Amino acid sequence: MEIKKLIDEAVEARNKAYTPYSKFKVGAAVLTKNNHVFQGCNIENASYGLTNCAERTAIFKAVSEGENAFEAIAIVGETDGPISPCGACRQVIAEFCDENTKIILANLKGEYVETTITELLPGFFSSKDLKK
Ligand SMILES: O=c1ccn([C@H]2C[C@H](O)[C@@H](CO)O2)c(=O)[nH]1
Ligand SMILES: [Zn+2]
Repeated sequence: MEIKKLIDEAVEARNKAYTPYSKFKVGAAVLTKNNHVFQGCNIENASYGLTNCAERTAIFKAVSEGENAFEAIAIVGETDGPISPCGACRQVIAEFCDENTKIILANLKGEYVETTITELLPGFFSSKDLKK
């Protein structure tokens, strides 16, 4: 699947964002190695800290359907430059994406950059740190 098509999936998902507090809508889409797409949006809460970001929604949807090997993930928001995922999402992305996973950060103007998890979160905590 083309990068632009995955961004379109993220843009579509963004329309479902539940953002009565920030009004800042974000969409995400993951492409699994089995060629399935899972969309996600941000879901806010009156208890603000319980908000789930769009990329975590998409990842959790995929994993809960038995798909945890990702080819690519696209994230889009109405930002000046490409959107920048929060620290919590970077750590969750690190759990399920390897160095080959394309992480695409986009905005509504059609601008995007392709990056990797080590660029986004150098030295991330991983399961190999749990082994002694
Ligand atoms: O990459 C990002 C950045 C922010 N948000 C959400 C969280 C919150 O609902 C709103 C404002 O921070 O945007 C995401 O979903 N993904
Ligand atoms: Zn986040």
